[in-house]
Amino acid sequence: MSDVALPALHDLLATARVVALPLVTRFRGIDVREALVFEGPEGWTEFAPFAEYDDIEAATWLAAAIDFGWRTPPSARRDVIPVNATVPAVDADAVPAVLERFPGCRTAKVKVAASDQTLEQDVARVRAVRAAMGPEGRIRVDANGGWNLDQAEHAIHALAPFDLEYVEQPCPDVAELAEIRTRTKYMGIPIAADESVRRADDPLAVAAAGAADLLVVKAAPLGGIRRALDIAERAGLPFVVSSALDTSVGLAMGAHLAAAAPELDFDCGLGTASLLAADVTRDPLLPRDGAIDVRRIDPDPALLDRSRADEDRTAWWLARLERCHAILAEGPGAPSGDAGLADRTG
Ligand SMILES: O=C(O)CCC(=O)c1ccccc1C(=O)O
Ligand SMILES: [Mg+2]
Repeated sequence: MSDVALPALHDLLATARVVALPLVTRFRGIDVREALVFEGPEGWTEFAPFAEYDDIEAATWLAAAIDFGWRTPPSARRDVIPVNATVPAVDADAVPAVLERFPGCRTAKVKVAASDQTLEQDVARVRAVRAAMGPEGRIRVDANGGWNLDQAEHAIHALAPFDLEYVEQPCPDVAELAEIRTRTKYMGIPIAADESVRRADDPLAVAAAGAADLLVVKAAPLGGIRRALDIAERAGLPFVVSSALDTSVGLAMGAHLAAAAPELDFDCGLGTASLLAADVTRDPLLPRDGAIDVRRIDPDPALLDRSRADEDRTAWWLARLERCHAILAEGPGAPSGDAGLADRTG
């Protein structure tokens, strides 16, 4: 943590609430999104690293949550943020119903390379998205590192006719990204790095290796808004701001990151409240006219009660919070996390 003393654990626990929010459609292998929200002097904030992430990786998400709750965000350069529709790995015939949840979005990000699906299913899904959005729509795909080099080359060829804005994390590691970028350069489709930024020991390595044309930048896994902006600036690449399937409290952190970015060249992956069947506020950060607002969210006590996680899961999250707090209390020099992609579901 930089520039603000670590709050005491009891200050975090005083307002901590654990929620379990059902998803509209299965996404990255889960049907329910769990999150811990708590209130700092600046407002409500969120700690929601995915369940399988280890404590070292999760501690960085806690640093981000504390930063957002305890420090005023950097000044906003805009008050609405254009967002993309996020299309999970659904069957092609389910695509129109997904896109309807993202009114006014001119860009769609389509999940591909899911481990239980074929390239034919990916092609059919992207074709359905192109048909729904028309020729002016922008389509990017996200493989979450699900392809090896040859699969990636084959898949990018198969998807190129649908006119891709970029391909996000086609392969798991930096060397493969560099190689696939070289192999597909003649097609003119940019390669974006996501897991190679947010789950790497060195988030700048992918840029230093010239392995990506742009970066996906997320506030929570990178340790907060300022750290994410700093990484993006030092990488010197264009970037897309995205989220991690957060509640509206967590999406507000992403919206404040996007608001502070000097340049916003791409529609942001911050429309994901539309994938939740429940949220913690009656006025969620849902896309309207293709954009979300830049504002903080105060959860509604009745909705926190309604989505309350069960006793076991609540105890699990509170214990995780305590362990991650202890890691931050040790300060910098704590051992760093796994460099690789522990799992490829992102
Ligand atoms: O960028 C978006 O459209 C939504 C966010 C998203 O895709 C995502 C959400 C949770 C975990 C991983 C990812 C990802 O970008 O890989
Ligand atoms: Mg991604």
